[in-house]
Amino acid sequence: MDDLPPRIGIDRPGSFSRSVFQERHPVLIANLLDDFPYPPRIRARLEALLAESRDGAVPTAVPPGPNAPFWEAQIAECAGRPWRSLPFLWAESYFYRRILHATEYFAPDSPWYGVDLFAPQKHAQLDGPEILSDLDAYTALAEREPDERRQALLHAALWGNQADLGFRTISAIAGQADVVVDDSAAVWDLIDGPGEGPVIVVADNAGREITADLALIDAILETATVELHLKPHPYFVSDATGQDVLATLAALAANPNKPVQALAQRLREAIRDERLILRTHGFYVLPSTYRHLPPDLADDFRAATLVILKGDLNYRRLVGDREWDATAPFGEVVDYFPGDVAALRTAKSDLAVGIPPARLTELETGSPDWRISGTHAMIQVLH
Ligand SMILES: O=P(O)(O)OC[C@H]1O[C@](O)(CO)[C@@H](O)[C@@H]1O
Repeated sequence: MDDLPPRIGIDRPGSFSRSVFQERHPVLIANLLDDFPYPPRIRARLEALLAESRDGAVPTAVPPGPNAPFWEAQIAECAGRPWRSLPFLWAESYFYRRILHATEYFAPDSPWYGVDLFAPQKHAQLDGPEILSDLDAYTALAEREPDERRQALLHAALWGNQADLGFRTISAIAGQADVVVDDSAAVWDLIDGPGEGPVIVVADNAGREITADLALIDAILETATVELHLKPHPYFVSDATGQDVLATLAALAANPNKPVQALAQRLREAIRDERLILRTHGFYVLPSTYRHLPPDLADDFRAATLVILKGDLNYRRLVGDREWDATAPFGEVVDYFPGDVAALRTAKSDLAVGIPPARLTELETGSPDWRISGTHAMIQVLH
């Protein structure tokens, strides 16, 4: 598909994307100021960043850190532009890069160097009652038939995406209303098919989501090897890093349920034997879409049995964060992707594709906020 619709921006009053900057980010910054005893210089930078991102323009300084050439080129293009004129995806990704700069995450001489600014929020979820009840439910799954069990694990990984902490800065989650498109059968056909490469799971959030993802990965490991792709550093509040996976494995090992302890043990062994490989890539923390994959990642995706992209942000990067007609066929929109790909996401931003027209009418009339409420989910597959 060559003719792409316009990018979603953050300039339209009343739009969801604008509310992320005007309503969510102030809460996000307030949470950080609450969680850490930051000295005045860091507090001042965070407050200045918030004000700048709501009403100001992009400065000429390039925020330090990895992917420097990418950001140098981007800033050269965008410096001086008002934030409100920026594409949503770019502006959010740049905002997180600037938060890391403000909190000295990349400053080797600072005591704040490498401190995960979102760790208190992630740990609160990992130690919270919801994960314990998820893991009780996991334990009960042992009683089910194998096919029913793995389908339940796929859906748990899908709905795990509701638990994104950026989303929770403002919205309480109303519940799990509906899987709007469910190509689960195609997911399992590909995993069980003749493909010889690994199944690549591109992770999204830590906490409940990565816990459910790891349980799904354990089921996939029965027939395939797996690569779990993680963020190289904190991003979009709760995105999972290697440290988060290790913390989750420790929480699983400490769970009172024997099947959960056994799950932790199997996963640790799979990592040791490299049947489960943990990887990261600088691309995952950039505002680029999957249309502009770096060649090494494109080669890996091409060779994979299936690439499973988790979450709303990965969906935006796969489809393109644009004003798509929601009935545009998923397969046509993402036909550029180098391999077989499945998107598992709860809808938490304006875009959607691949919705049958009658279903779309039903959703727009019956649940007008279905695109952003996190209560509607989709499993869509290109193969
Ligand atoms: O954790 P997920 O599912 O990628 O969702 C992150 C979501 O956060 C938002 O950026 C808003 O903060 C959504 O628009 C976005 O897609």
